[in-house]
Amino acid sequence: MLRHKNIEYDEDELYSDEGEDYAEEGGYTQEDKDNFATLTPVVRAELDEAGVPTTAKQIEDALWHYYWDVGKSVAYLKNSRTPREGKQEAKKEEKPKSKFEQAAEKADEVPFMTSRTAEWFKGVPWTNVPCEMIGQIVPAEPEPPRIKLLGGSSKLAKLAEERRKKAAAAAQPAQPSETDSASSLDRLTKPKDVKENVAPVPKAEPKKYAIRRKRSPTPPPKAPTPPPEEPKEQLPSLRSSPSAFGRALSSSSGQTNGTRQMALQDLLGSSYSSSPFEGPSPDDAVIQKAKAQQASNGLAKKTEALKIESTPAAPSQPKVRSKGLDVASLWNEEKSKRKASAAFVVIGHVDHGKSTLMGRLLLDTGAVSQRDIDKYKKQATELGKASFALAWVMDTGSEERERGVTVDIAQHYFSTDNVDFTILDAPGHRDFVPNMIGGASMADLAVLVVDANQLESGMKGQTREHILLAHAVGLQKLVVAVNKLDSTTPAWDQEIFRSVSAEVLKLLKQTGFTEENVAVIPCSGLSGENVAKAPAASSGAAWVSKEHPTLLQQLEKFAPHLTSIDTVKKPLRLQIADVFRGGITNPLSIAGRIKSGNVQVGDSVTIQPSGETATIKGIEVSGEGRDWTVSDDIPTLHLVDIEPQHLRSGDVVCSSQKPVKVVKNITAKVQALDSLLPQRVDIHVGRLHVPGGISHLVATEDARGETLKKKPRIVKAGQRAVIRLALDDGVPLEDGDRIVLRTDGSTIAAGRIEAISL
Ligand SMILES: Nc1nc2c(ncn2[C@@H]2O[C@H](COP(=O)(O)OP(=O)(O)OP(=O)(O)O)[C@@H](O)[C@H]2O)c(=O)[nH]1
Repeated sequence: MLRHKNIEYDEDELYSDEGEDYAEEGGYTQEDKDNFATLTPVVRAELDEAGVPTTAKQIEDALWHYYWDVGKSVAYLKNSRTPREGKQEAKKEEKPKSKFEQAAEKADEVPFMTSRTAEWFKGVPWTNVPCEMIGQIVPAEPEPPRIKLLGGSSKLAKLAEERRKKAAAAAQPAQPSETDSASSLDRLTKPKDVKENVAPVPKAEPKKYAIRRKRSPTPPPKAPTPPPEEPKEQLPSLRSSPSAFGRALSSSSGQTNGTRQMALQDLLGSSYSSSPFEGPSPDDAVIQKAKAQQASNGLAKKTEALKIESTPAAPSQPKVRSKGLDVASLWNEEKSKRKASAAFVVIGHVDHGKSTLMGRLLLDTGAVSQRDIDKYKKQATELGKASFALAWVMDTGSEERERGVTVDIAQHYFSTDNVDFTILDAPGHRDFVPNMIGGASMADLAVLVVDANQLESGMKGQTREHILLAHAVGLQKLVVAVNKLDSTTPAWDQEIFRSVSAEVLKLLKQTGFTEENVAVIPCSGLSGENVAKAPAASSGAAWVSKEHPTLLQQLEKFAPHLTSIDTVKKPLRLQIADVFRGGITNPLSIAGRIKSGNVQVGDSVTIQPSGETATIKGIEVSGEGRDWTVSDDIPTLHLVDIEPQHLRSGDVVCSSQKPVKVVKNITAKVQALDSLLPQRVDIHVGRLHVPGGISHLVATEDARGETLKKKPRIVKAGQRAVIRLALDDGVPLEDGDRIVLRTDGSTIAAGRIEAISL
C-alpha cells in the first residue's frame, strides 16, 4: 500500500518523464484506446483555448483518472497542474534566504538539496528507505493516476462508455452543434454521472440520490399537482418550551393519556416546521368551520361563515367573535350546581414518596386506571424499579427530560363527589425553587409528604425549605402526610407517628402556620392505606381510622369555598404560568390561575408588560372546552392575534379596559429570613422573577405592625420590616401581591407588596 506524506516537495524533484510511465501500454483495452483517441483532442482543444500547455500523456492520465470525464479532466489540468508549476517556480526565485540557509552557506557546505535536507532528516527512521523505493513516496496531491487502484477497471470503463454512448445517442436530436465546445463538453460529461463512478460502492449512495431526486425540479410524470402552500406567517420560537404543566392542561381528558397525546402532537408539529409556532395550521380552518356552523342558527350566518372561510386572505385566523355573555351572572346562576374546586401543591424532601402517594390518590379515585398502573409496573419492573410504578403516573419528568423539554410544574386532576382537585406537582430539587414558588403560588393548599423513617434528612433538606416557601407565597392550609408507615419497625408504629408529627408541627408553628389550618395524616402511598381508603379493621393500621380521616377526606375538608361574585366581577388578572403549543389546532396557548375577573371566548385581552393585545380563541378548564372561565379557575387559554414573543411566563393577562400597571418601584412588608441590607436581590412573584435591589430599609416593625425603628442600617433575620425595592425592568405588579426575595440561591425574605410606583 502506498503511503502519502504531506511534504511540500517541488514537483520536478518527484516527477520525471521516465517516472510518469506507470500506465503500461498493455493495461489499455481497445475501447480504452478508442476513448483516448476520441476524448484527448477535446481536452486538448479546451486547454489550448485556455493557454495551458500539456502533453498527451498528461491528458490521457487525467481522462483515465476521471473515468473519461472531460470536464473534470480539463478542470484538473487547468487548475492543479500548470498554474501551480508556474507559481512555484516564481516563488522559488523570489524566496528570500532564511537565516538557516545563510548560516549553511556561510559554513560553505555542500549544495542545498543533496546535503542540507539530508542532514536535517539524518537519523529519522523512515529516511532509511532503499533507493529503489524512493520513487514510491509521492505527495498527497496531485494523486498520480494509477490503473486499477482507482477502480479504473476496463469493465467499469466499458460500462461507463456504453452508457455514455447510449445517452449521447438518445440525446442526439436535441443536441446542439458539435462545434460548440461547451455543449460538446456537456454532452461528453453527461454519461459520467456520479452514479457510474459510485456504482461499485454499493452501500449508502443510492439513498442520497433518491433524496436528491425528490428535490429535483423535474415535474412528476403524472398529473403534476402544485405543492401545498407554504405558511405565510413566520413566528419565532417561544421562550418557554411546552412543559409538563402545559401539556397536562391542554390534554382533553385523564392525566397520563392526555399527556401522551399532547407529546405526540408536539412531535407532529415539530416535523412540520422548525419553529413550533411557524405557520398556520390547516386544522384551524376545519375547527373554525365547525364552530362557526354550530354558532350560527340562520342561513345568513352560515353564509357569512362560509364567506369568511373562503376568503384566501386570512384562512388560518378567522376573527373570533365574542358572544357577549354576562359571565358574572351566568356564574352566579350556575354556582349552586358547581362543585368546589381546589388546587394543591405537593411538597417535601426527595424520595419521601410524593409521586407514589399522588399516583395512589389518582388510582384510588379512578382518575388513572389499574390497566395504566399495570403497564407502568411492567415497564418499571423491566428497569428493575418495580416499586416506582405508582410514581410513574406523576413522573412525566423523565419522559420530558428524554425529549429535551424543561421539567416544570406537572398538573393532574381528580374528582370526588364534592370537589374537583388539581394536583400541582412542583419540582422538589433546590435548583428549581423558583418553579416551586410558581407552582405553590397557584395553589389553595399544600400537601407536605414526610417519610416516617427519614425525618432527619427531610428536616435538614427540603422539608424545612418547602415549609418556609409555602408560607412565603401565602399558603395557609397544609396537610402533613406522614408516609411509609408500612415500612416502620414495627409497621404502623404509633409512637413513631407521634414523634414525627410533633417535630413537624413544631416547625410549622415556628414558620407561622396556625394549628387549625394544619392536619397530620398517617398513611402509606405504596400500600394505599389511609390515602383514599381507610385501613382494614383487622390490619396493623386499624388504630388510624379511629383517630384520623383519610388523606382524601382531609383534602375535601380543606377545599376552599367557591370564589365570590365580587372577585368574578373584578378586572381580569391571570399570571401566565406557561406558554406552549396547545396542539395543531391551537398553536399558541397559555395557562395560569385567574386571580380575579372572568374571560370568555372572543374577548380581547391585554398582556403586560408588552402591552400587546390578543384574542381568546378557545378556553379549556380541567381538559374540557368552555365558553367562559372565572377567578380561581386554572384554565388554558388558546390565543390568536398576538406574536408568541409577547408572551412569557410571569406576564399578566388582563382586562384591556383596566390593565395592570407596569412598575419599577415597590414598597413591601417582609419577614426577613436572613439579614437584609441595601443589596442586590431577585424578586419572585409567582412565576415572575426580576432582578433588582433593596434601595431603602424603611423601618422595622413588631408583630402588630407598630414601628420599632425607622431607617435601620440592617434588618436582622426573623425581624419584620418595610423595605423599598427598585427593579431592573418594569413588570406587572399590584398591591397585595406576594413576593419572595432570594439571593445566591437562598430565600432571604418573603412578604407582600404594600405600594407600587412607576
Ligand atoms: N415502603 C414504602 N415505600 C414507599 C412508599 N411511598 C414511596 N415509597 C418508595 O420510596 C421511593 C421513592 O418514592 P417516590 O414516590 O419516587 O418519592 P418522591 O418523593 O416522589 O421522590 P422525588 O420525586 O425524587 O422527590 C420509591 O422506591 C417508592 O416505592 C410507601 O408508602 N411505603
